[in-house]
Amino acid sequence: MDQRPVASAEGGSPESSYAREASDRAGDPNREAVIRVRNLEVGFGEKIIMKGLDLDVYRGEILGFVGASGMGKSVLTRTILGLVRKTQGTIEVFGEDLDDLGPETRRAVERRWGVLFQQGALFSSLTVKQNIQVPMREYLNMSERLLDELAMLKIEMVGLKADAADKYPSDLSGGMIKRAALARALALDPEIVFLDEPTSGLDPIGAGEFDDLIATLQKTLGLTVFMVTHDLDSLHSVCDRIAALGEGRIIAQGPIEAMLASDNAWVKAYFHGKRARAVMDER
Ligand SMILES: Nc1ncnc2c1ncn2[C@@H]1O[C@H](COP(=O)(O)OP(=O)(O)OP(=O)(O)O)[C@@H](O)[C@H]1O
Repeated sequence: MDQRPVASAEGGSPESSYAREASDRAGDPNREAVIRVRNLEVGFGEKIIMKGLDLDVYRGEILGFVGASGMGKSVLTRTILGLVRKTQGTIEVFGEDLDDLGPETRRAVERRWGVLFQQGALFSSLTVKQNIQVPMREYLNMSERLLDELAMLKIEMVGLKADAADKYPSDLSGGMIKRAALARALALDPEIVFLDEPTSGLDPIGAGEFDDLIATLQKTLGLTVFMVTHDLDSLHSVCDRIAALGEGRIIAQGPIEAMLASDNAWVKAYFHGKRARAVMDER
């Protein structure tokens, strides 16, 4: 059973204060939608994965995106990123309809987001420092010295030791790979970070530490985080809002309280199932 040690709320554990601040942010009426998806349809051949899907992601929030396996969470993420073609609907990022953008403006929008793919997706033939420098080399024109300094800054930011810089992915633990991949996602100081199952494969303590890191970075950098996850601990501890995907559309969304109150059968089973109850009992 994937349960994590939870610090006492007394004296303000990091998790309890994140959750409190998260629920404050979720209630802000002036929030700006940095991602706005409307009437989205995506399919592969005859197979429709989503249809009529609407979703807003607000600036500065951590949105947890859940749904049964194979429902299309990764497909939605990849469609927003422009890696999967939609058949209908609109996707606006930073107020720009992605369909209306020419290559240059599209590149300018892409510079403002970072992505942590499942399993990290680091280049195995490059060191951690070189991996982090890949997007920097693509988008920035700066000296080797500055590139090195920036990469070391990102390494420090994600809690890796300086000596991780010259290591190859095969020399890293699962937790270090996630941190290195996060450092690469942060390479260009993005405003939005997409995280695809960031805590999968980590042990409960490592997963808790990674959640803390995401929450801290969100707060210090003012990031907007779109996080696909199955991790109930992450959903409870760091997410401002949660959106659940089912039957090709969003079947429930809102803060954790809204998910707990949802009448939808899948949402109910997910948030009130045996695993969910164990997480809540811990809290
Ligand atoms: N390139 C593709 N061609 C055809 N079908 C695809 C393609 N990519 C994804 N699919 C299908 O789309 C559906 C949704 O897949 P997706 O990976 O988005 O699910 P998911 O909700 O992220 O699942 P999990 O939680 O297991 O990661 C699946 O049925 C998958 O087989």
